[in-house]
Amino acid sequence: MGIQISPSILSADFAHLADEAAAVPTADWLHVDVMDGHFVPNLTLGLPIVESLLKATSTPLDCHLMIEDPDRWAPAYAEAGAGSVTVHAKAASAPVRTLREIRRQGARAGLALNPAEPVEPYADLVGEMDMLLLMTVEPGFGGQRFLDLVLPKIRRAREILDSREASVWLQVDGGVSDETIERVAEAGADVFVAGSAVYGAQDPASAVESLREQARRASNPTT
Ligand SMILES: O=C(CO)[C@@H](O)[C@H](O)COP(=O)(O)O
Repeated sequence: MGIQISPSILSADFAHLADEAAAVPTADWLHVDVMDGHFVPNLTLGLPIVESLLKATSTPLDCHLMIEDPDRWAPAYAEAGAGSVTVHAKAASAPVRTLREIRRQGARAGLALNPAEPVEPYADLVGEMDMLLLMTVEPGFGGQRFLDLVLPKIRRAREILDSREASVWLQVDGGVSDETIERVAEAGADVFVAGSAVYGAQDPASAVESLREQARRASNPTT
């Protein structure tokens, strides 16, 4: 699939979400941060807004659930039509069942790990997921500084996925920008969430293309 860019609407203008989606026509995904004020100390949006967004854009939605009890709620996002639904390993009490249910409802299933959570305990779950999301900030807010300490884990995750020949995308989320994307791509990530670097730019569409180009060059330095 190659490099993919998923602009996070957390940094967009929530009063004009349809326009904000239209502002990034070449994005591969729109990253939708669902936060419940419990799993993370911030409250954003839920299923009704996702349903409205699905009607307003043809860009597939990459829903990142930062909520308690994702086992209960995740399948509904998949059923509504999200292209990808990601749950946090720490929040899910039955991650295998939930990932299977997301797939059964027709979406790609993602598992997310916070910066301090190791990847090794989840190595045997790679067959159950379509995407592994490694947070490169503590979840909850946009505009935070990228945590370099996650880079070795990104490399480790890439090794695990490659050694198992798993066609699982490796997504990174938090602090991805022109300054950081090259080293994240070199470490082996292939799906990049970027909020402030896209929606804080004068021209969000160009920002998407600039990030994509830098990641492409860094992941394939001979081209
Ligand atoms: O999930 C989150 C934050 O919890 C992210 O999706 C942020 O929205 C990314 O924003 P930037 O760090 O790129 O500004």
